[in-house]
Amino acid sequence: MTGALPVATGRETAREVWRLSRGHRRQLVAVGVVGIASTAVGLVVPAAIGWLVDRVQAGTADLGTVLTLTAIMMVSAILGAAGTAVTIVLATRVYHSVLANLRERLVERGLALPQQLVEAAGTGDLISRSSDDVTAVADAAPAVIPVLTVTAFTIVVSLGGLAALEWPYAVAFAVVLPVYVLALRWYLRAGPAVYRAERTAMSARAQQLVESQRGFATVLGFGLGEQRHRTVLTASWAVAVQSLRARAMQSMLNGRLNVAECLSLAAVLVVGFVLIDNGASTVGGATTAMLLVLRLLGPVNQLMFVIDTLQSALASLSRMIGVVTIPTFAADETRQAADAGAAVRLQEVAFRYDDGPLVLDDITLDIPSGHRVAVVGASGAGKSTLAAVIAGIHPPSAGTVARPDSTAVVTQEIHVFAGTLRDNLTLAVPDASDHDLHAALGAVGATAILDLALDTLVGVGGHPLTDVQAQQLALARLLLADPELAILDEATAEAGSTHSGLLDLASEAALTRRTGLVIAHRLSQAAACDRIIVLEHGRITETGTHAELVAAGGVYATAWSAWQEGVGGGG
Ligand SMILES: Nc1ncnc2c1ncn2[C@@H]1O[C@H](COP(=O)(O)OP(=O)(O)OP(=O)(O)O)[C@@H](O)[C@H]1O
Repeated sequence: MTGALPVATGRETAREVWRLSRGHRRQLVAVGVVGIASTAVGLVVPAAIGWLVDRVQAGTADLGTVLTLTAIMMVSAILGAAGTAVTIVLATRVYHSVLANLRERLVERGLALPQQLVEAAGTGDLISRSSDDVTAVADAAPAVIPVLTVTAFTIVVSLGGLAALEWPYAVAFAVVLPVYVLALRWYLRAGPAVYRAERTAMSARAQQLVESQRGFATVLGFGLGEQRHRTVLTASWAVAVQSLRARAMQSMLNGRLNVAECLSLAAVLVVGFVLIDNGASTVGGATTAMLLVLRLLGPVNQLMFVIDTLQSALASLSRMIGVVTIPTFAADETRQAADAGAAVRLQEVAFRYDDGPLVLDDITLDIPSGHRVAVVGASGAGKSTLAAVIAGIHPPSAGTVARPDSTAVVTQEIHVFAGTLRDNLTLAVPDASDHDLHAALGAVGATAILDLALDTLVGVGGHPLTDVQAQQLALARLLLADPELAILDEATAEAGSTHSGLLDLASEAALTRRTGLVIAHRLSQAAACDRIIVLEHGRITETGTHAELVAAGGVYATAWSAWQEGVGGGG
């Protein structure tokens, strides 16, 4: 793992969230209108109590007044609560829609990221961003949304109410506000780093777990269980330490909040005393002011507490947006030659993994539309890398690559997804009929799979498929996707074996009527192609038809006679 995926800055995060909420502006206006109205209705209660205090003091309050006020307060409380509930529901809907949009874009972008970038960061990083981080942002909703919406509106409306009552009350509270602001600033300055460290530790733990699981066979084979256990333990301990640091910060915030709360109540009490003493306010007025401040303290304190969750959610959000805003491969796009239709054109292509040596060097290759080219070469010659560069999985380090828009690849690592056979096939074409699925399986000669019902569960825990069947399934999927260019970099099958024959038939079906690039692990595949190129140490050293290369007596001719001996021996 050499470099983590990028994390968006605050400005980038805000810009992206604003962009993602573009379709929800009307709902946002509704949140504002209903929020302000319901908070304003809530002002009736402190005003009514203050008015009642003055009537009681003046001795003019009777039972009728008290009952009327009580009824008014009850109605306003009910209206206020209903309005707040509607505000929260509306805001929550917007939040989740925006999050769903973001998640879709994250998956879309994550799947299209250059493989090198993901490998350099470690797959755990991407997995953690699309799982832990999405969960953190989604889980924050019930805590954050009610408080954020209520607090924002309560602060604005209550400060307005205090000012309308007697401006010194508003000033008294405003004077103490900096104490809250200072507490918040301290927290915001120290918090993100602590939460980021917590999330990074979680990513590292996820990475260690993924690696241990992926390399399960190696871990068992080399007796590395104890060592992996220790590595995961260390990573988990780092998460525990970072989580403790985050919780300690929260406790320190509590202390600062208590001081601010005490100061704001004292300030309004003192101002109330002075105003009453000078005849500028009544006891009822001071009561209303105290109630308004008390009403403010709750949401402000809650805001401070959810800032904890908010910080954590923001840290996760910036990590998600960091992936979403990774530029699409501009370099790759600029290197793309003009649209090649269904043809493939490589011009002086070079490729290296990270800072490693050149794996492909000066590759110029033309595959006309509908033609089939085989790539052969020794292990490590760069065949799979060339396939990946042509497929657009790796952008070239130099040169240009032009390929058809619709390109499908079957690689050596075939994954059978946990689900039904139908799920595995319709991945490529969601609306394919059962008839289409059967036809595709029939075309690749997957008779054993055809014997199974399409609802048969396969993949982890399902009906086991042999390697050959998994390969046939992948080729049937390619047939259904019907791409203009098919790139086959399949696993090797023993020369001359039944498997080899079956796979040759399946590949043949998959390549019919389209442009094809075959990484020919079986030379029987190469012989059936229009042209063959031989790759040695990342460079093309021979090119021609099968007959031409056999006649030339070079590397291909030697390999071909060895293969034929293998077929003879094996068959
Ligand atoms: N992800 C990677 N990171 C770094 N180096 C790599 C990576 N994948 C392949 N290589 C190196 O690139 C070179 C070419 O590998 P590649 O897999 O393309 O060869 P190949 O001809 O397909 O071999 P094989 O027939 O064994 O699959 C090798 O030296 C290999 O070690």
